[in-house]
Amino acid sequence: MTVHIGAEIGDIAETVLLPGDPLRAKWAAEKFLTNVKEVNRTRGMLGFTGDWNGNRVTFQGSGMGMPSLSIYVNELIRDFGAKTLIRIGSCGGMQDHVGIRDVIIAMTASTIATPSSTIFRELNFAPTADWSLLSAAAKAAEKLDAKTHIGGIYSSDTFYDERPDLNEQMERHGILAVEMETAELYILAARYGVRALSVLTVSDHLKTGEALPSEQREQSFGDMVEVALSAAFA
Ligand SMILES: O=P(O)(O)O[C@H]1O[C@H](CO)[C@@H](O)[C@H]1O
Ligand SMILES: O=c1cc[nH]c(=O)[nH]1
Repeated sequence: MTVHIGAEIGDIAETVLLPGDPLRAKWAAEKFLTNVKEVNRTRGMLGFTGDWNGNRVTFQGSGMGMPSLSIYVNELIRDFGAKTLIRIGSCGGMQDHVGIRDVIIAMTASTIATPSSTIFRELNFAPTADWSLLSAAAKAAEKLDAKTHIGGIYSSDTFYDERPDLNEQMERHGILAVEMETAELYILAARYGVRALSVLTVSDHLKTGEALPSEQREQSFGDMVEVALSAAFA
């Protein structure tokens, strides 16, 4: 048990899937796992452990933004022994060829800053996905026939953005989508020598203004979860 996760040691699997939304953790656990046990409700940040195809998995909400994710990921790795961490999140499309509900597999994540920026000082560290997870996720997405894009994303500290000029530069440089957690997830995984990946679903589009309602962001992103589970146990 830690300050933010009420689970007993041993209640959390070595493989943890991390939606920002704790209710997406509940939905995914009910839809994909058997023998499900609720392992956390501290602060309402729900966590569930169960079995997927004979493999033990935890779905743990990580909240919105890098500071929140950093708390959960630090405790999951340092206190509960998590070894594979895959974010399953929503994101905003930034390219014309990226559509609503498309799956994004994040090779790397650009940022202005993360909670780790102070330790890197002048270094622009490049947060990078684990290759074994990335390549397995690419294969799983192909098998599922999910419309998928693999490349760089942007991890922002804001949802209500005030820098259209910056978005323009990112679009110009091929950034696929924006979300709010991946860069710090990849940095923490590198620091602790564990595997991390982000598999995302496009819920909004910055250029068209399209946006899915919150219930669909919570309960309808099944392809992304299947890709993440298949990659974790490939
Ligand atoms: O749907 P989740 O996983 O929370 O991810 C995205 O949605 C939230 C903003 O609405 C941010 O956390 C962003 O990264
Ligand atoms: O962080 C996010 C998530 C979804 N859509 C956005 O525009 N930003």
